Amino acid sequence: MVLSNFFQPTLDFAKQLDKEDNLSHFREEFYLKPDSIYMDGNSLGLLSRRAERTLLESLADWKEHGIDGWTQGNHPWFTLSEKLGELSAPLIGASPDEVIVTGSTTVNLHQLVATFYKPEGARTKILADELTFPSDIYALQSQIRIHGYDPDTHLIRVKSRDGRFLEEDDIIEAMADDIALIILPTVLYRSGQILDMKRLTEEAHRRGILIGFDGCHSIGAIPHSFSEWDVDFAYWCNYKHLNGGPGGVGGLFVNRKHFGTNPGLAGWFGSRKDKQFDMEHTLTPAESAGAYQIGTPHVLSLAPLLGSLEIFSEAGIANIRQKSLQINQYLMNLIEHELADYGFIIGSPREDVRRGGHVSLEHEEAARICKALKKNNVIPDFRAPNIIRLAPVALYTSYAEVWEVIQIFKKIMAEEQYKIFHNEREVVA
Ligand SMILES: Cc1ncc(COP(=O)(O)O)c(C=O)c1O
Ligand SMILES: Nc1c(O)cccc1C(=O)C[C@H](N)C(=O)O
Repeated sequence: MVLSNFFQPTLDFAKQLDKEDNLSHFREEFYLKPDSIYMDGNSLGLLSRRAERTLLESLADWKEHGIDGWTQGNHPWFTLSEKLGELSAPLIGASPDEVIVTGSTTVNLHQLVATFYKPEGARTKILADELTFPSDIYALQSQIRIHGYDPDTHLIRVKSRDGRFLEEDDIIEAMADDIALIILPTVLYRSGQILDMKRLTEEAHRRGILIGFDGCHSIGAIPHSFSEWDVDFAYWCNYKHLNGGPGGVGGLFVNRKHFGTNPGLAGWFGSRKDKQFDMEHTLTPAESAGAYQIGTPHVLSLAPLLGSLEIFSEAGIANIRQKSLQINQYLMNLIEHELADYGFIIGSPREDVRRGGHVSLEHEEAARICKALKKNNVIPDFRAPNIIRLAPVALYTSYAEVWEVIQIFKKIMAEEQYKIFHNEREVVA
């Protein structure tokens, strides 16, 4: 159905969309609270029964096998990062050996920059953007310092024209002769804009520059073709759209053409599996993305992802994307129809190809509107100074819930319920 042609702002219409939703049965797999509506899966995805099961199975392996859990049991720990890499590979469009589940977003970024940032001659700078998540910027600044350069001169941040979006043309224009490496988000964490990764990679390579992407806000929400686009590397977390659990282990992709590049930050889990326990003082790195692991994986934070990725493999990322686009479009239609009088601005791209898995809503009272939503059992998140992010998640959000969220919004605005709160952010969201 093309929603823009058929949209109706009624609960009946929402229920009809739920009936037509061929992913709706996955909703039962998640722990949803009956009295609240969760719209924050873009920040922390919910627990599924399958993720819980694989975590409990891993605990049982520990109980049963002790040290032998590394090689025996339900999910042997020694190869779990590789196995999860294999299961994640279809989500990012890579071969299984190009992906490893290890570290965390920020740690993996450090690893990849330590590996691939090789300032030489006039090429000494890193190109990023001014809308990027702060942790990435801190990591890049520190890596630049380690190389003896000043981040003020060596970290170039492409400017946004409007504070919401980045123009690919502006990024390409900034790909100058002194840039050694480019780090960009796949999807911007505030506006949800998708960058044209294929085009940016082509343009970077045309100029002899390596390029890597932060996939935190896209993995599990949109399909990727990292191998086909020839992206050099990428890194992400598994706790947002992939529902791997708070602080869950992250992931990284290294294009196979770079296999054999020595890890910038080496550790024994980067060894070839058959050599690791030889305990030699000369590292023999794995001939795969596994080479970029550092130390012992956090097994109990890997385990839930096994169950979660099973769900993604059954649902299929193309189907997930299709529903995600439709339900986000539905949300935006409702916002325009029902909230037109209340001064909201949709701060996400309207075109499907440029929008990820969430919608960003701007309002000068956003912080306290968010608090009023929570008081009404709707869970969004707030990003200063004026953004409410709403993520209807393909696997567990219903159209009827989205309809209800907007009715609650409308009531909060009409009754000015938000005015009893301070317009300041909470600690986290
Ligand atoms: C785009 C992006 N990059 C980096 C991070 C940092 O991730 P972590 O704290 O897991 O290293 C986050 C989330 O916190 C993020 O959304
Ligand atoms: N990583 C987080 C954390 O450790 C605590 C609270 C929230 C987060 C997040 O992931 C925030 C998220 N990356 C964002 O887009 O704002």
